[in-house]
Order: sequence, then structure tokens, then C-alpha cells
Amino acid sequence: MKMSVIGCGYLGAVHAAAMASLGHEVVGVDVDPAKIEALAAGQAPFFEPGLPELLTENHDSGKLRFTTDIAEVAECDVHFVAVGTPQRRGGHSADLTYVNAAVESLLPHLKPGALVVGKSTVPVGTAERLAERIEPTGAELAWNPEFLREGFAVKDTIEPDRIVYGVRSDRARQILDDVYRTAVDAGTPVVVTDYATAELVKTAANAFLATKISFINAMAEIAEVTGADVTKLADAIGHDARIGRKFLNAGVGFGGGCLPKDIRAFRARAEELGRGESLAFLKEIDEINLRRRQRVVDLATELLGGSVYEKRIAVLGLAFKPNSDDIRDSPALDVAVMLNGLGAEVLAFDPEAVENARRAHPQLVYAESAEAALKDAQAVVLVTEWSEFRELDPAATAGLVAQRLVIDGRNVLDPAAWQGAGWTYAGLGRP
Ligand SMILES: NC(=O)c1ccc[n+]([C@@H]2O[C@H](COP(=O)([O-])OP(=O)(O)OC[C@H]3O[C@@H](n4cnc5c(N)ncnc54)[C@H](O)[C@@H]3O)[C@@H](O)[C@H]2O)c1
Ligand SMILES: O=c1ccn([C@@H]2O[C@H](COP(=O)(O)OP(=O)(O)O[C@H]3O[C@H](CO)[C@@H](O)[C@H](O)[C@H]3O)[C@@H](O)[C@H]2O)c(=O)[nH]1
Repeated sequence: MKMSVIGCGYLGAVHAAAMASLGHEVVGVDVDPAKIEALAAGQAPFFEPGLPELLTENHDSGKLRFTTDIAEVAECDVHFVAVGTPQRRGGHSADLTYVNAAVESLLPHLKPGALVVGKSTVPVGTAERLAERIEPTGAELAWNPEFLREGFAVKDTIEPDRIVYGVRSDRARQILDDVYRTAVDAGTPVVVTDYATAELVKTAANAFLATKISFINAMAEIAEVTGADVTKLADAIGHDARIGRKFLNAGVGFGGGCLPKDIRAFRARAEELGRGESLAFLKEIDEINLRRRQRVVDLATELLGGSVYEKRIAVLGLAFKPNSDDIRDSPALDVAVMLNGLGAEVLAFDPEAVENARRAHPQLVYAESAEAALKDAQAVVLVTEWSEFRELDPAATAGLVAQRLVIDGRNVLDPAAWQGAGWTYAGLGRP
């Protein structure tokens, strides 16, 4: 099948490459010439495991090409819309400028019978409105939210755990079945529904995940004043299959280009719909989450004798999570910026995110390696749980620092091992 992917960011680039590897003929379109230039040369413009291989493979087979010229999509039967829906400046709602612009740019190039497929995360009601623009051209709209996780994006796209179609016709459903033939034939659950439900499934899923993380972080806050261990608590409640252990890792909290903005936009949309009270709890979820960043800074202050001013602090991690170079709303970067703002001599390192962090925060000092960041540090703050940080040897690391103080913002180090090597260890919600 011939298809286009409009918007080749974290979601769109992976989607385009994955669709090509499933045998489709794909053209990826983006308004950013630098991104398109990299992708057209078979290079991933961001860090995502498995993406470079997929791009090279499909580039060589001729199944995948990239362009900034929207007119090149005219032959396509299916058009995925995967542009960004960031938080609106100065507000909480989603900025739909890019979705609207992408759809408007597509309209003159849609052939009758073409299917436009919304993948971006949008406020409920958006698809209904966009359909009014698309249907007069003889094309149709479907909403097909995406659930991939950064760091696992290739696998999540090729082998999703479920597929959701919001459709208005059986024909649209059949086209989507053909798009996802490999997964459908492998028995992947497919939920076929209307636009509003499809849009809501996505925001509800992210709201639930955010709630689960903030729930355990609220337990961490209680653990901190009672001497309890939130990691043991998570293990114990997680053994209950109705609760489950996943997404119960307490720490510096959630960030990234999705969870924070999606819960805010969901709440804003509920307010517009006159149901603000239904999602009022998401404000608490957001606040608990942001408090955890402050908690790391407060711990550093307390353990460094009441002030971080002119204290040398190694910050390990800048990306919002490991296996990603994404720094959007990153708790790790936020902690580095807060410490720096308090006058600490921060030396930050991340295996993949330094370049992005440097562009956003040139005032920070970045190290070339974890060892370089640790050198002469008076405190070590681990805020993104890359495996190279989890595997640090406390005895060897002790030789690099000026003072053996580690704040484990992700609760991934073994407190006994670090304490055994002479370190003061502080986790979040664990003694
Ligand atoms: N990143 C993820 O893991 C993920 C997962 C599921 C859903 N989503 C959703 O997918 C959407 C995209 O997210 P992302 O993380 O890829 O964002 P992103 O900012 O990385 O990418 C968006 C891309 O769209 C391009 N763009 C903007 N306007 C355009 C236009 N008119 N025509 C063509 N291209 C245009 C931008 O240049 C950019 O490359 C969002 O709605 C997000 O919530 C993201
Ligand atoms: O127990 C946990 C699990 C995650 N996190 C943090 O939560 C954030 C989000 O993690 P994750 O959900 O793995 O990352 P994303 O790639 O942003 O994926 C989320 O957002 C995507 C975009 O909407 C969805 O497609 C995915 O299904 C959804 O998991 C990160 O900062 C993690 O460090 C925790 O603090 N504790």
C-alpha cells in the first residue's frame, strides 16, 4: 500500500520506517528540512534504538523516502498525521496549530477514497472537526492513536499490544486492517470504535500511567516521614495481579513529550466540556510529580549542610528516561537546572542527551563522561537510570569523588553496596 506520514518527529520517523519494513511504500513529509535531510540520508535525527538499522534497510530497498514537498503524497492511499501537539504557550491545553496546518496542507493532494489517519494525541472532539474539512474532498478520516514508548518505539510499532481504530465506515476499518496486516494476522487485539472513544483511549491511557507513577510517588512521600521503604511497598502491592508492579517505580517522577502535557491538555479539555471536576485529580497528579523534582534538590541541600552554593555536584542523567535523547520536560534536566540556579557547580552527563540539553541550557556545564562528571564531586545525583549509571561500582567511584554522597533519584542503586563502600546513600522514599 502507498502511504504518507506527515510529521517525522519521534513518532512519525519510526512509524514511517516501520511501515516500510512491513512492506508498504512510504513517503515521510516534514516541514523541517534538516530532519528530512538526515532521514533521506538514512540517518536518525534522534536517538532511538533500532531506528538507524530500519532506516538504512528501507532506504536501500527503495520503499522509504523523505521530502519536504507535500505535493509528493498525491499518489498515496493512506496519509498518517503524526505532527506535534505540544502544550500551548501560557496555558495547559493542546496546541493544535500543527495538526490543523498538516491537514490543510494535505487537502489539495487527497485523491477521492484516500484515508487520512490521525496518529497525533489530540483533545477529544478534534477528529469530528477535522472530518468536516476532509470529507468534502471525497477522502475519509480515521483516528488511530499511537501507544509506542520511546526507547522501544520500533518494537512497539511493529508488534503493538493493541490497535485502536476510530472509524466511520467499514471500508476505513478494512484499509486499516490492511495497513496493520502483520499484527492483525498475528492476533493483536484490535478495538474498533468511534472517533471520540479512540481519541479518549489515548489520553485516558496516559492519564492512568501518570496516576500510577504519582500514586507511588505519594507513597514515597509518606515513606519518607515514616522510615518505610517504597520499593518494598511497590513490590508487595505489585504482586497483586489487579495492581501489577509495572509503572510503580518511585523516583524523580515522569517527564517527556507525552505524559506531562497530555494530562494537562486532558484536564483543560474536560474543563471546556464543563466536566472539569471529573479530571480535577489530574492537577494533584501533576503536582505530586513536580514535587519530586524539588525533593531531590532539597535532599542535596540538606545533605550538603544546608546549601548547595558553590558545591560541586555530578548530575548523572539529562534525558527524561534511559535509551532516549529526549529532554522534553525532563525531570533530570530540571533538577540540574534547579541546582545550577542555586549556585551549585553542576557537572552533568548523559550518554545521549548532552547535545539536546546544551542547546536548551547552554548555561550548564556538561561532562564528557560519567567519570569526568564524578571527578571531585561533593555529591552525586542520579536522575536518569541509564544502565551505565546503575552499574557504577561504588568502590571504584569512591576514588573519583571528593565526598561520598549519592542521591539516587531513581531508586536503582543497591543501598547496602554503596553504604558498604563508605557512601552516604539517599533514595526517594527508601531509608
Ligand atoms: N513521542 C512519542 O513517544 C509519542 C508516542 C505516541 C504519541 N505521540 C504523539 O504524537 C505526536 C507527535 O509527537 P512527537 O514526539 O513525534 O513530536 P515531535 O515534535 O518529535 O515531531 C513532530 C514533527 O512534526 C513536524 N511538523 C510540524 N508541523 C508540520 C506540518 N504542517 N507538516 C509536516 N510536518 C510538520 C515537526 O517539524 C516535527 O518534526 C504528538 O501528538 C504526541 O503526543 C508521541
Ligand atoms: O514506574 C515508572 C515508570 C515511568 N516513570 C517515568 O515516566 C516517564 C514516562 O515513561 P514512559 O511512559 O516509559 O515513556 P514515554 O516514551 O513518554 O511513553 C508514554 O507516552 C507515550 C506518548 O503518548 C505513550 O505512547 C506511551 O504508551 C507512554 O508510556 C519517564 O520520565 C519515566 O522515567 C517513572 O517515573 N516510574
